[in-house]
Amino acid sequence: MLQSFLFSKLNIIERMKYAVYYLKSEHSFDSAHFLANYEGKCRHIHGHRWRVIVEIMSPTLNTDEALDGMIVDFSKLKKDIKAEVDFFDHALIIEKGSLKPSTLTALIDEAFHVVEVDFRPTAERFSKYFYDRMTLKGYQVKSATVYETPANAASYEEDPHGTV
Ligand SMILES: Nc1nc2c(c(=O)[nH]1)N=C([C@H](O)[C@H](O)COP(=O)(O)OP(=O)(O)OP(=O)(O)O)CN2
Ligand SMILES: [Zn+2]
Repeated sequence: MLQSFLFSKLNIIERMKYAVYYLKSEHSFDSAHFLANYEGKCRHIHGHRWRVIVEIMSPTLNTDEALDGMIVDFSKLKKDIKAEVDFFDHALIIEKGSLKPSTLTALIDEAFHVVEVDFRPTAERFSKYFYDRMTLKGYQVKSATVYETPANAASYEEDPHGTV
């Protein structure tokens, strides 16, 4: 009797060790890009409505009055994602070094909103980019997912199997 009671208590404690809460929010941005050296239509400048979904996690919840029972207020998480995403809104995203300097200068001279990135602007690279940005903001990020089209998405996670 006592043995089975202790066993069930230990079982609960063991399960709680791995218990974690998740929170997810998203924001979208519209921008143009192209994939340099791509063999196909994506080598041309084209646009997407990029959808960015960030999932954060925490083993505990706040206990302060206003935030009681929350990892973080959804409105804060949403605002923080929006701030990152808005940087690219209505921009022409260009991988550094992928255009002739004279072309880049001409675009900038036209006062277009040009954003240069030091990675190939694929959904995969953007998922890591947003994962890193949200981590820098202090979130414990589980994953970042970027939809390039309604049917195509990439996600980035670190240690998805919990080996670290
Ligand atoms: N693994 C990846 N593959 C591709 C990426 C990417 O980010 N990761 N990106 C592209 C292009 O940017 C392109 O916009 C995607 O085009 P496509 O798959 O053709 O999507 P559409 O829905 O526009 O396709 P339709 O055939 O026009 O319906 C390519 N690959
Ligand atoms: Zn594209």
